[in-house]
Amino acid sequence: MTARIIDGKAIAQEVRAEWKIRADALKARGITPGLAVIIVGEDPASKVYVANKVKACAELGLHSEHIALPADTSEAALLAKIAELNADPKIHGLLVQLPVPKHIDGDKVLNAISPDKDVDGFHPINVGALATGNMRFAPCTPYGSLVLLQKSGVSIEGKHAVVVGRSNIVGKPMALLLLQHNATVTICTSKTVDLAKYTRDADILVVATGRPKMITGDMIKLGAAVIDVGINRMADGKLCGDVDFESAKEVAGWITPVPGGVGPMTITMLVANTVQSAERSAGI
Ligand SMILES: Nc1nc2c(c(=O)[nH]1)N[C@@H](CN(C=O)c1ccc(C(=O)N[C@@H](CCC(=O)O)C(=O)O)cc1)CN2
Repeated sequence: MTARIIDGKAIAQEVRAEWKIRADALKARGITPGLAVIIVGEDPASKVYVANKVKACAELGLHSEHIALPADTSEAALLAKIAELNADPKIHGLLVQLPVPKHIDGDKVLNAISPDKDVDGFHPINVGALATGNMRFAPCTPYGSLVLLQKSGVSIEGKHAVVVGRSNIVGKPMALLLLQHNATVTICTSKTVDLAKYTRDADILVVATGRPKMITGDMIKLGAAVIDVGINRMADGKLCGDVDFESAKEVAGWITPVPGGVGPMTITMLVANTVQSAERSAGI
């Protein structure tokens, strides 16, 4: 079997077009959805992601503010900036690009963002809402992964979904989203004994471990849908995922490439969450 390649770039364009219609409808009522993105420091990858977020907003005609703060910004100054943007009516979505420098407490920062503007879905109130099935903002990477499955025609209900990785940003919310769509969900970690026993039983396998090519074809069930969330830069400068694409594509039914799979959906779902936040604030 050779897997169908899930084209994240193409699906991201399709989804953006759908959300542009909703953004245009808001603008016709005099409301322009607005996103503020704060970045602290000079991390090169983070700078690219933030620039792409601002670009995506421009593509959909959204208002955006890019706040670049120096690496030595104090925690208090960052919290003051967040408080200012929490109170700004032009801003419907607000995020701080992660990671933040070591001298800043990341949890304090995430807790300071208004849950009503938390388009990353990282605030404990929004995490709790997702866990109790009352989703307000789903974290963008797992939300994008879910939409990739849906748009690719992969059925989720009743299927065994295995998520490898338990981060707050990807693994845990991914498991909750799949559970909400009536999958039977198993969460594995790097400590799982006989990991392949679980991955080989997965109809849907989502991998977010940060370990390059750790899932190989022999660990995958024939015909499974494989979502690779990993982005690892190798010594030769090339990117690869947490799944060994070459061996996996011979066994899987569907697979996301890296780059060009989940990554483009992350920013698309951020824009979607921002438009949805603006709709909510307008009572729609
Ligand atoms: N506040 C947040 N910080 C971070 C998040 C997040 O969702 N919110 N996620 C990641 C970074 N990220 C978005 O912020 C992100 C990562 C990767 C991509 C992407 O499009 N990847 C491309 C490859 C890009 C490359 O060449 O490096 C792909 O996979 O095709 C988009 C967004 C951590 N921080």
